[in-house]
Parts: sequence; structure tokens; C-alpha cells
Amino acid sequence: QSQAVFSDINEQLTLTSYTHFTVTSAPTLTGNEQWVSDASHLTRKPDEYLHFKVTVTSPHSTPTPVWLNIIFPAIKYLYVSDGNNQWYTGDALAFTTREVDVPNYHFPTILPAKGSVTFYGHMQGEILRYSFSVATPEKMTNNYISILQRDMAFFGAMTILTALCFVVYFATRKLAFLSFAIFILATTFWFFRVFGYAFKLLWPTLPALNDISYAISIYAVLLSAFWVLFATLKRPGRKVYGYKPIRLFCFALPFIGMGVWRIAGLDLALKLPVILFVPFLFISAIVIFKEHKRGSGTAKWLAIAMLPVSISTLVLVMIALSNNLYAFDPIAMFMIGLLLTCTFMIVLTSNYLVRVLQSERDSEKAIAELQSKQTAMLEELVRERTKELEASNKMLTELASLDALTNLPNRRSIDLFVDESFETPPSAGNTLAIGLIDLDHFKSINDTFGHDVGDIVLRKIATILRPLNNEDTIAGRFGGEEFAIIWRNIAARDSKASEFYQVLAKVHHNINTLVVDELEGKRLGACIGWTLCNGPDDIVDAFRRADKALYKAKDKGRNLIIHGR
Ligand SMILES: Nc1nc2c(ncn2[C@@H]2O[C@H](COP(=O)(O)OP(=O)(O)OP(=O)(O)O)[C@@H](O)[C@H]2O)c(=O)[nH]1
Repeated sequence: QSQAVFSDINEQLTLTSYTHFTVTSAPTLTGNEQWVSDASHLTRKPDEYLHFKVTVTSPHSTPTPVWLNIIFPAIKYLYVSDGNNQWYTGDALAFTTREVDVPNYHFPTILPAKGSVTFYGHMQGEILRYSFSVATPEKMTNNYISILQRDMAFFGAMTILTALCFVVYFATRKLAFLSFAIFILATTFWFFRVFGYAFKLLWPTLPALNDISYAISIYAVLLSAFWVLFATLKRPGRKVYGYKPIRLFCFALPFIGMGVWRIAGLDLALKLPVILFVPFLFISAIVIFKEHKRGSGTAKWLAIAMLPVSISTLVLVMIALSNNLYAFDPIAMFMIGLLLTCTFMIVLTSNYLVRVLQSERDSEKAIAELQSKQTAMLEELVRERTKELEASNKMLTELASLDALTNLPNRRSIDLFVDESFETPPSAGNTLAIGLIDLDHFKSINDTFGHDVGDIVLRKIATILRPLNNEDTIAGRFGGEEFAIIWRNIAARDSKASEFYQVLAKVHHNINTLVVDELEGKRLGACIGWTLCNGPDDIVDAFRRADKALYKAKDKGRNLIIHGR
């Protein structure tokens, strides 16, 4: 293979295809090793050493400062040399003792003018996925600025999602939203090792703080992921499938972690939740499937929400297990998966909220409808009752205003009629005509034919008088065998007086000619006294005049009409 030539200083030159590898059981080389250019064909146990060497040539006429970059997922020990300097680093070294301490390793050197540098070294670890490149420090710094910006965006998005979940939790008090918030928060803290870096800055001599905070966040991720699963699928009055054993496992997990730490070391204890994340996805799939079969409405939503993080986790595992998936940036993959999952959780949340709000609104509407129905019913009832009351009032008024025997207006009605006639100031000349009728010898009818026949006679008289009643005329029973006919709104003129007299004469004639079978041919006579009233002040006097005229008629031999003047 041709040598790696670092010609473009603005590019990051990938060295993987120019690098040669060999595996040994000791860190030192004997010189008899077989070097190969594709490390994926080498079989290596985790405690064996992977040696590498690569030569980079500079075509430039001045010396070029560069970094050799080695990207790793889990390198336990790493030794690098450029011939002049040598560096020891790796995960197994406490970060305070690492000679190069950045997440991705960089080894600074200077390519001589038109010359070359050979990098060599070895590494040891469980999973080795590595890529070698050279670039100027400026180029690498710019790369890191881009990564930092991406991370900041991711961090911001996760923070907003966390806050949103907290807000929704406080608004609805549904534990599912609190579980989302805790899951997103734990994931963010784990992903960015927020506490770890803070502790490293604040207490550089206490590296254990970094491990503890990392341990808490990674265990919180797995535990809160289980919590999300069960809180989301929880339905009132029934247990989610697998709830009891999984809850037991969740309680036991921190203790299992501590046990692993004591027995197998911190490394495995910190990796345990990450390793368990794949079984978690399978368990979740089973639980969601079972709950969906049991009729859970949220199961399919949760499945959709979990899909991105599941896919990205699986891809991450594949990347970790294989050295060939260079096309994928594992961190970006995971970020996208996590973001999509958290976003779907919010969609799930909104969907849920909308349904809650809708059902609340529906029940409010139903209540309002019921209320308005009840109000309508009440109103109808009130209307009916009012009608009945009005009818009975009318009946009562009629009863109060009619004479029970003859059904003619009674004395009270006559008095009211007279009073009303003068309530509104009458126009000049308007007045009343009053006629009083008294049957002759009525006592003797009672005495001769009986009280019942007397009643019949009174009712017969009523048939003569009743048709006279109208807006301006009242013809009623004044008392006993006495009746009254009163006109109102008449002009006190002779023509009216004679008209009134004509009416009285007609009534008188009708009484005289009235046939009552029970009287056995006996004819009825009546005295009528009448007068015109001269306005409101004259009422009492006018009645007295009519009465006087009536008695005058009695005196003069009865069955007469006399005008009282
Ligand atoms: N059947 C009946 N009789 C009544 C009623 N109201 C009053 N009377 C009677 O009417 C009679 C009136 O008698 P009086 O006042 O002496 O009058 P009269 O017999 O017609 O004599 P004059 O008027 O002088 O002709 C009394 O006997 C009463 O009992 C009634 O509602 N029904």
C-alpha cells in the first residue's frame, strides 16, 4: 500500500487503510510478528494487545503541526509514540493520571518539511473499534466546535422536553408524565456526564465522584425507562402485564450493580444498565404487545414512541460489535433516536391530554344539556301551573263577580262597574243611566209556590237581562228580587234617556209576558225606577233617586216604570 500523504491541511486524513496491525500477548514486540492491513480479520482476546503502525508523509516545504487522532469506544490501555514522544492513556487509567485526557485521543506532533513521521503503539480493551486520522489542531478544534454546537442543541432540546413533561405533570398529576421527565432528565445527565465534568472541575482529587454520579445517572436511565413503560400503560383497577417481577427486578437492580462492582469491578457495574438496555427493549416489546392485546389504548402509541430509541440502540450495539459501520456516527445516531423517542412521548402526552380535555368538555356539555333540559322542563311546568292558576283565578274572579243563582253580575260587579266608569275622567257630559228593577209580590210567590219556584222565577228573569251585558252595559242582580241595569259613557241627552227608557220598557214588557209554568198562569209584575247620573259626585244621589222612583212605583200600585228626577 502507498504511504499516507498529508497534502491538504484543511482536511482530516483518514489513516485506517494505511495502518498495519498485529496482535500479541505481550506489550512488547519480538520482530517476528505478521502485520496485516485489515484488523477485522485478526482474532484477539480482550487481554491481548493490538499493535498498530502508520507512516504519514508531508509534501509541504515547512514543518506542519498535526494531531494523530484515535477514536475509540472502549480502549482500556493505549500507548502511542511518534518516535520522539510517547503517551500512555486509556479508560483503565484514572483520568487524573492520563497523559492525554480527552474523550477522543489526540497526539500532537510535527510533520517535518518534505519528511514523514511513523506513529506506532498498542492498545488493549474489550471492544475495540478504532479509527486513525491526522489533521491540523485548527481543523480538529473546528470539528469539536461543531460537535459542541450539536451537543448544545441536543441538550437544549432535551431540557425543553423535560420542562414540558414536568409542566404537564403538574397540570394533570398523571405519573406517566413525571416518568417521562425523569427518563429524559436521566438520559441527558448520563449522556453529557453533566455531574462528572462538574465534579472533575470542582474536586479534581476525588475521581470517585465522577464514577458515582455516572453510576447514578446510568442506573436512573434504565429504571426510569421501566417506570415510563409501566406508568404509561397503567390503567385504573388493573395491573400491567409483568408488573410484579419487573418491579422486584428494578428494586434489586441497584443492589445487583453494587454486587457486580464488588465482585467483577466498577467497569462492568457501570456497563450493566447499558448491557441491560437491549433486554429492556425486548421486555418492553412483550409487555406492550400483551397490553395491546388486553385492549390498552396507549400501548400502540408507546410502541411508536419507543421505536426510534430501540432502533438507534440496536444500531449502536451493531456499531460497537462491528468495525465496519463507519458510515454511522454512533453518537449522532443515538441522539436522533433519543430525541425522536422523547418527542414521540410528548406526542403521546398531547394525544392523551387532548382526549382528557375532550372527554371533560363532552361531560360538561352533557351536564349543560341536562341542565337546560331540566330548566326547560321546569319552565314548562311553571307555564302549565301558571295557566292553571290563571284559569282558577279567572274562575274565582268570575265566581266572585257572578251571582250564584242567576249567573248574572252580582252586586259587587255592579259597584265595580260604577266605580270604573269614573276612574278615568269622563269626557264632558259622559255619565251613567241607572235603572233598578224590583219584582212585585215576590214574597207571595215564595209563600204560594215555594222557595224553589221563587228561584226558578229569578233565573227566568236572568235570561231576559243577561243579553244586555256588554262593555258599557251591566245588567245584574242587585240583591234578593231586585235587579239593576246601568249604562255608562252616555251623553246626558234626552235622546239617550229615551233610548234607555226604551230598553227598560222592553225589559218590563218581557217580565210581564214571561211564562213560568210553575206559576200556573200567574203573571209577573215589576217596578222600575230609573234616573240619569250627573257625574261622579252624583252617584249616591242618583241611586237614591232611582230607589225613590222604584218605591214611588210600588206606592202607585206596582208594575210601573218611573223616572226619578
Ligand atoms: N226564592 C227566593 N226568594 C228570595 C231570594 N232572595 C229574596 N227572596 C225573597 O224575596 C222576598 C222579598 O220580599 P219583599 O221584600 O217583601 O218584597 P215583595 O214580596 O216582592 O213585595 P213588594 O216588593 O213590596 O212587591 C222575601 O220573601 C225573600 O225571602 C232568593 O234568592 N230566592
